Order: sequence, then C-alpha cells, then structure tokens
Amino acid sequence: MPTSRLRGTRRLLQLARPQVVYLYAGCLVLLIRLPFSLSIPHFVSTTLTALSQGNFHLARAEIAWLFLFGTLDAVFDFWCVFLFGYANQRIVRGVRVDLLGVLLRQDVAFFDATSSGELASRLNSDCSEMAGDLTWFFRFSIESVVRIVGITIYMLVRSPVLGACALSIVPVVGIINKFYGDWLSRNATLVQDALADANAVAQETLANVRTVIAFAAESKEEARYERKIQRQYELNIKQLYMTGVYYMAVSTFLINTIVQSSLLWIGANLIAQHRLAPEVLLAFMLYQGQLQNETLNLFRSFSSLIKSSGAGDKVFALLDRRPPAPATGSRSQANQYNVRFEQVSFRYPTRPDHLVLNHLDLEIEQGQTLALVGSSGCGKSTIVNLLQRFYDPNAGSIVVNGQDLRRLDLEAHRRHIGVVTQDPVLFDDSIWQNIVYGAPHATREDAVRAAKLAHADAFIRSFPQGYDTGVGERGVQLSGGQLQRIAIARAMVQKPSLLLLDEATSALDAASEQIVQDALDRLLEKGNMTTVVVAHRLRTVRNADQIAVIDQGKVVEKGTHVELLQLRSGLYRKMVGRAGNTGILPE
Ligand SMILES: Nc1ncnc2c1ncn2[C@@H]1O[C@H](COP(=O)(O)OP(=O)(O)OP(=O)(O)O)[C@@H](O)[C@H]1O
Repeated sequence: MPTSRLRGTRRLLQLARPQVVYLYAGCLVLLIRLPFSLSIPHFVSTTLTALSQGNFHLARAEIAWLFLFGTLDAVFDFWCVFLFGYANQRIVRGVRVDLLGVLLRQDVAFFDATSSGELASRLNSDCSEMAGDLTWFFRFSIESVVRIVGITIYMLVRSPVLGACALSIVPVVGIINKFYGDWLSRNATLVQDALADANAVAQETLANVRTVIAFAAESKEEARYERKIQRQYELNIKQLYMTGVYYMAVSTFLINTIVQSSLLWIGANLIAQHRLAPEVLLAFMLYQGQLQNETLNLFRSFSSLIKSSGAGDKVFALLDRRPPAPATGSRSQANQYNVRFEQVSFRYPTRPDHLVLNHLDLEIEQGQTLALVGSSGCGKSTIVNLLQRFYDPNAGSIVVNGQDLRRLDLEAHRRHIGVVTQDPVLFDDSIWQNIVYGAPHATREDAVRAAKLAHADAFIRSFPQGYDTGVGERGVQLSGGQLQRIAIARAMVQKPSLLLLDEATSALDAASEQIVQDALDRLLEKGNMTTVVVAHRLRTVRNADQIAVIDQGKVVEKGTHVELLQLRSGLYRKMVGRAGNTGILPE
C-alpha cells in the first residue's frame, strides 16, 4: 500500500478514537456472542448424526441446545449492530460538524475559487462515504479474525488434511483483495470528485432557478448537469464491473466451486479409506461456508477501509486547510472608526494579474459619511470588502485609529460593522430572527424597535404571522424593498460603529427607494457612526460629508459635493452633468 494511502487509512481510524467506549462495548458483546454463533453448525451436524443413528432422544437434546444458543446469539447480535452503528453515526456527525466549522473559518478568497456545491458535496457525500462504514471495519475485522481462528482450530483438530485444504484459500483471497482494495480506493477518489463537480452544477442551478426559468434555460442546465453526472456514472459502472469480476472469481468460482468440490473429493476418498467419519465431512462443509464468508468479510472490511480513506482524501485536505494569513490579531477595538488607507494596492487572489487598487490613499473620519463614486469596476466595492477584511492588501495598509487593521481582533472588528448591500441575503428563518442575526444578545423587542426605525414595522405587522413570518431561502418570500428594510433593521440592531452601504437602494423603484432612503437617513442620524456609502443616486451622494472619486484604482478627487462641482474639468462635475434629471450618476 502506498505510504500516502497508509497515512489516510491511519487518519481515518483515528476518527474512531473518541468513540472507543462504544467500540469496546461492541467488541465485548461480540466476543461473548461468538461461542454461541460458532456452535450452531456443530449442533446441526450432531443432530443429523443422532438422527442417522436412530437416537431421537439425543437429537431432541441437540435441537434444544441449538435453539437456546441461537436465541442468545440473536439477542447479542442486536447489541453488536446497535453499538457499532451508534458509534458510526457519532463519527459521521462529528466529521460533518468539524468540516463545516473549518469551512466557515476559511478566507473569502477560498470561496471565490471553490463552489458552494462542491463544498456541500464534500460535507454530505464524502463524509458519509468515508466514515459511514468505519466502525463496521472494527466489527468485522475482529469478528472475522476470531471466527476464522475458532473454525481453523476446530477443523485442524477434527481432520488436519481436510482442514489444510479448506484453509489454503485464505492467502489467495488475501492477495486478490489487496489489489482489489487499492483499485477501489483510487476509484473512490475519482467518484467523489466527479460527484462534487456534478453537485456544484446542481446547486448553482437550483439556487438560481428563477434566472434559469426566466431565460428558459432548463434544458441547457439539464444537459450541463447530465454531462457532469455522466463521469460519475461511468466510474460507478467501472466499479460495478470490477465488483462483478471479483465476486465471480473469488466468491463463486474459487470458494463455492473449487474449495467445495475439493473438500468433497478429498473427504469422499478419506471416507472410502475409513479414515474419516461422514459426520465430520458434514460439519466441515457447514463450517467451510462460514470460514469462506468470514475470510471474505475480513478482506472486504480492509478494502472498504482503504476505499473510505480514498473518499476521505479531500475531506482531510479541507480539514487541514488553514487560511493563508493569520486570521486575526488580538488588539481590542474602540467603538471609534478613524480609517486611513495608506498606499493600498490590491489584486484579487483569483485574478492576480489585475491590479484593482493602485497605491490608493483615503481617509474616512470618525462620525463622518464618505461616499465613493466612480465608473463601474473602478474598485468601490473592493474598498468595502477590504474594510470588512475579506482580503488583506497586497501592499500598503489600512489603519484604524492608528492601528494596522491586521492587528485588530477580527471578530470584534466585524461585530462593529453594519452592512447593507444591494442584494441583502436573509436566512430561511422568521423575520425577527433575521433582524437579530448579527447581534447574539438582541431580543425580539430589539428587533421590533429596529424594524420601526427602518420603516419595516407596518408591513411586517400586515403579515398574518407578523414578526414570526418565515422569509424563505435567501429571503425569497419578500419584495426587494421589504428585504432592504429588514437588512437595514438588521444593521440597526447591531448598533454599528462603521456602517457600510453598498448600493443599498439601487435595486429599488422610486417609491420604495424613498422609503428605504428615509430609513437609512434615520439610521445615519441616530448614531455617531462612521459611514461609507457606495451609490449611484445623486441624492444619496450629495448629502455625504465627503465624496471620493475613484478612477483606475486611485482617489482622483475628494471633497464635498459643492467643492467637487467647482473643479472645472473634474470627473465628479462631469458625472453630475451627465446624470442630468435622472439623478443617477453614470457608471
Ligand atoms: N471576487 C472577485 N474576484 C476577482 N475579481 C473581482 C472580484 N470582485 C471584483 N473583481 C474585479 O475587481 C474590479 C473592481 O470591482 P468592484 O466590485 O470593486 O467594482 P465597483 O467599483 O464596485 O463596480 P460597480 O459600480 O459596478 O459595482 C472589477 O474589475 C471586478 O471585475
């Protein structure tokens, strides 16, 4: 076995460590049970022998023993299944929770490059594939070894010649299984990758089903999914073929045909030479079936372990993934936000050849509102992303109250930030739970208070279930304006020190925009917070304390609305001129 596979297998076995209590209990029950189940063929052969000798009294006694031992065997069997299965479920649950925890702590760049569908597939399919059979390995390897040893001793004691014949198959099956197991493991990795690819397409299509329907692209998406799932289908067919060959060669041909006929042939000769009693051959035939089953179980449990470790490769790689930069500093953060961008340059990790911010300098003063304007793609949202520390600058630094942002406690920093974007995402929960999403200690009353400020209370109360109304996945059961106002209430509940409004009203019609803008104005009036606004509406921009015009990754103009209009050939002045009566700054 290659060392990497050995390491993967060892790692997989370590997953079972926290469940040792249940595994030990399962093994104990297994050991108690074995003598009972091993004795069944013995009682069958003694009963038949007694019958052939006309000794009905002895036959009845043997049947009674068989019944008693068989019943005890059945009771213990339940506990074996339950204890090993229980440990298994705990392992799968643990891996899934750990994996989601690790994924949620990755850097945002990781999610730019990895689709959520692929990650969901790793979380669901890979986790159950890798850990689903893990404890059965313990059960079957222990059970099979003990049974094989027990049967071997029985056979060798009763007839060494027949015993040697029956046992000769064990190493042959072992060698075949080694190759079969290695192949299964390689194939399992490919199957899980192909499934993750297909799931990524399915998830993307379903998450954006309205767009798919609107473009009548159902057949196109179906075909795209079919192309991806085809690969997994072909790999599974290949596996099916190999499994068929394996069962044909090992189980049916080698064991059923070769071993059984050899045993009968040798046994018949020995009986003819009066060197073997017929009932011993009968017991041998019964035990050899068990022996071959256990041999197959033993090797199958090993190949299934190796296959699981193949399926687990990607899960372990994700579990080991550490975000590239130290995720957080430890400096605590005051509720003040005096922010300076000093010579900040930035490229997105997924597009390293595109310089988005180019030695950008920018100052955002505590308590003031700064509006960012500029053509589409000039880097406004990127500045908002850097303020949330979704990414770190490639050069220069962002300084908050004299401290480099990288040194601040990241979680505390994010708790100080309120964000309202053009397309706010709500979770599939009640309205009030969504409003208190970012404020763990906020109550339902806080949610109601925030909703009133955000002009959301009236429409929420108009729903039959009021604040307990569910919003659907991503808030799909609400209108755009309602969604925005709940997002504003969500930001209000947080009592942010730094408020980021990224095109918060741009998706709305004039009437809804007016209502949402009023809600935002109230929010801005209420707190002494620092605010960064990205907007195309002149009305929003004009009221800002400062306006920064971004062009080619730099701030090219900065000042108040009035100051910037005075710059004769200024970019802002041109944009306002082109906005004309629409009140919308051009992109
Ligand atoms: N996650 C990302 N990965 C790679 N490139 C990105 C990413 N997000 C944005 N970009 C690129 O960075 C540049 C700046 O984008 P940004 O979203 O900051 O522009 P913007 O000024 O907010 O534009 P708009 O006004 O259209 O919203 C664009 O060229 C964009 O294609």
